[in-house]
Amino acid sequence: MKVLEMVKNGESVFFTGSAGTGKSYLLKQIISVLPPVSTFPTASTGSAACHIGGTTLHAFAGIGSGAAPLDQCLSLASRPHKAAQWRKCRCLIIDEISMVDADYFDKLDAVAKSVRKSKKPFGGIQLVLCGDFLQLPPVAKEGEKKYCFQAKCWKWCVTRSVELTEIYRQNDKQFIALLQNIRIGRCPPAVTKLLQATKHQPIESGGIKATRLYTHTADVEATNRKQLGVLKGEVHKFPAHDSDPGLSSQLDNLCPVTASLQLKQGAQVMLAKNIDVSRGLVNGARGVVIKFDTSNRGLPVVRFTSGLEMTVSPEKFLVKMGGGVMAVRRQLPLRLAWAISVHKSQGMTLDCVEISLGRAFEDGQAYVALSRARSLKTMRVTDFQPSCVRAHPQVLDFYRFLRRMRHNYISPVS
Ligand SMILES: Nc1ncnc2c1ncn2[C@@H]1O[C@H](COP(=O)(O)OP(=O)(O)OP(=O)(O)O)[C@@H](O)[C@H]1O
Repeated sequence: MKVLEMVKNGESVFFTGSAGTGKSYLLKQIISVLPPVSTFPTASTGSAACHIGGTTLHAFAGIGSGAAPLDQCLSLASRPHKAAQWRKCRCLIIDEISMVDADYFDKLDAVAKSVRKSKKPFGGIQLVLCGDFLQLPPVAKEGEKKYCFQAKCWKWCVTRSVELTEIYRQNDKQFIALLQNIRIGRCPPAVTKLLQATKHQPIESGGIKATRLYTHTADVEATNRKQLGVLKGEVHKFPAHDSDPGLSSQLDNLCPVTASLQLKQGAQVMLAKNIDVSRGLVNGARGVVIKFDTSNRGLPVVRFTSGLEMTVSPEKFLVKMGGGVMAVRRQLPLRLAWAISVHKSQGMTLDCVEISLGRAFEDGQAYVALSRARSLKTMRVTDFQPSCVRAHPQVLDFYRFLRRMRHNYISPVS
């Protein structure tokens, strides 16, 4: 049985798979067939949530960070508008589940049971959980991080676990095999050699410079600001139009585009939304601003890696909840692309990427960074050392356990 049918049959499903196996693609299909009024698409991060037209799991749950004692979480979730939402929800979708903390997930289970007055797992809400635990982990509070599958309620809440096995992002077999090694924390000498050989590889063309992937956010902001400053020429400012200015700070958190975008001719940019998949205009597609169209509101004209030149117009970024639109930001679907953080890149496909892993500090971070590239020929790793490749032993155990439970483990699926 395919995942979509399992979901239609009301099962609570966790589906996983390597980077690029189409988890997000499948999730969007699932969302499109479920009744919008009672389906709540959420994700652990704002940009992943916006990508599926939902909100963050934290915004849905209404229990703050979840760090407060359970009693306080229960009273927060019992506020009328939050309780109404919990009661209305029949299917809760959580994307990027790898970044959801186990204790937080257990609290959500307790809150759902209490608000919905039901002893069933998650108060009877169907769960659709999606993600790869070998990618980015939850942010650790004090001490050891606890993955969502380590939550006490996980085994009661998740009735089916499915792995997607076909990789769509890359088609080079050697690169796929390399990534599969990195994913499980292995870095044999042949892998090190292949990655180190990319160090001086020319990947730039048509004025499009490589996007540098950093492990630390501060480096990203500094690099983009500095590089824009270095460009000669006039600054063109593009303010966003928000449906409700009172929600602008929430939109800043949830949308992949900023309230104010500054561009110059020569600015390195990337798309922040799928515009036209058939023409390669997808989230993460790289380009350079070649001019501003004076006959068309001064909008930027971007040349993409494919050679396509296009005037980029504002798009709507919707943040939805329970079928209703909560807020809308109208903004150019562009962001500066000299640099981006590994964290923000999770879920993206990047055309031309330079990766710095010298300061990688997280399990799965090197895998997320490297697996954004389409091929070894379109990436450059500047400072690769095998020590940056890490997979958490408990995650590896969890995946071994899933594989042993063959009856619950279906593969391949689409
Ligand atoms: N069934 C499919 N047929 C054709 N192309 C697909 C299919 N599924 C995914 N793709 C394409 O493969 C690429 C990767 O897909 P997607 O982002 O959904 O993978 P993912 O598993 O969510 O990756 P990640 O774990 O890195 O977020 C995208 O360009 C997507 O359009």
